[in-house]
Amino acid sequence: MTVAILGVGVMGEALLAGILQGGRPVSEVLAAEKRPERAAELTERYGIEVVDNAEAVKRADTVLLVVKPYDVGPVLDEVAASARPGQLFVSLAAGITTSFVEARLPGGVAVVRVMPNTPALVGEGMAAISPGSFSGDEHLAEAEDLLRSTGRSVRVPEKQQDAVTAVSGSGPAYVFMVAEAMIEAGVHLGLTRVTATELVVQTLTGSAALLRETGEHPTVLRERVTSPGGTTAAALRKLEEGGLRADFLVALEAARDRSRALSSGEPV
Ligand SMILES: NC(=O)C1=CN([C@@H]2O[C@H](COP(=O)(O)OP(=O)(O)OC[C@H]3O[C@@H](n4cnc5c(N)ncnc54)[C@H](OP(=O)(O)O)[C@@H]3O)[C@@H](O)[C@H]2O)C=CC1
Ligand SMILES: O=C(O)[C@@H]1CCC=N1
Repeated sequence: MTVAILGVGVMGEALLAGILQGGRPVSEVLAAEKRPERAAELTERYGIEVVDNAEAVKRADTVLLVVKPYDVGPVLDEVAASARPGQLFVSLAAGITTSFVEARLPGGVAVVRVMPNTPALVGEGMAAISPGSFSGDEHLAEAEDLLRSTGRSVRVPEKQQDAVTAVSGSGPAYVFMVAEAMIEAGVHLGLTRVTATELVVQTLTGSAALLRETGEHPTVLRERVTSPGGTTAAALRKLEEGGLRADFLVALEAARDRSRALSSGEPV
């Protein structure tokens, strides 16, 4: 069974690495990339064959679409004549609906939509999967199988994908911004940047592990850190005054709205 990845940038490479790590032989994976120097880099790094989009689709049983949302339409127009009934197309592009993809491919091609995130690069990704009009359980299972070594996945109705994109698709960027802000604050308090970075990275990693391993609600874990009249309460009060929670609501609404706009082909 051959898998083709169209667009091997940040996300495509995370998937490629995960698929190979999951034990699929490199002879069963094809890549399609625009720039010859990127193609050469991928062949050197993974031993993978890089071909053009149409050939990749011709030879593949499953096609992963990992180009930018505004490139999905042109790429589908380029490959539609090479697609055939019985194939599975898995789109990972933010905002692009299964009906958008289905409308550009021959009837009988199954389409699944996935919203992944970049921790997939280290096997800690979170992906949400939705079926299109012509895909069944076997197609969702195939997508899950491909994603298995990149982290976790859940099934959601497609109408929830814009919200998923706002929460877990873009989510790593919010966490990295918190990391940046905490490191800079530590430097402001007189720590070296190296020490501040180590403190923050391990604090985030440890807190995430605590959340996962205890299964406790974040409120309970936060309360355990917050001693009456102590340092944490003083800091949290400032974050509440700054409107952190409301900011997250507004920010995630903006991400959801942007995801919706991408599906209507709104330009960058
Ligand atoms: N990055 C993220 O955190 C996430 C991204 N996504 C989705 O994944 C998709 C890819 O995003 P990301 O990896 O960040 O973007 P990148 O720009 O890193 O990757 C896109 C890749 O597609 C290549 N490409 C562009 N046009 C074509 C073409 N016609 N044929 C073949 N390859 C082409 C690009 O090459 P070149 O550089 O030469 O243009 C690039 O290597 C997007 O749709 C995004 O919404 C989803 C969830 C998370
Ligand atoms: O910013 C974006 O549009 C993509 C989708 C989710 C994360 N990155």
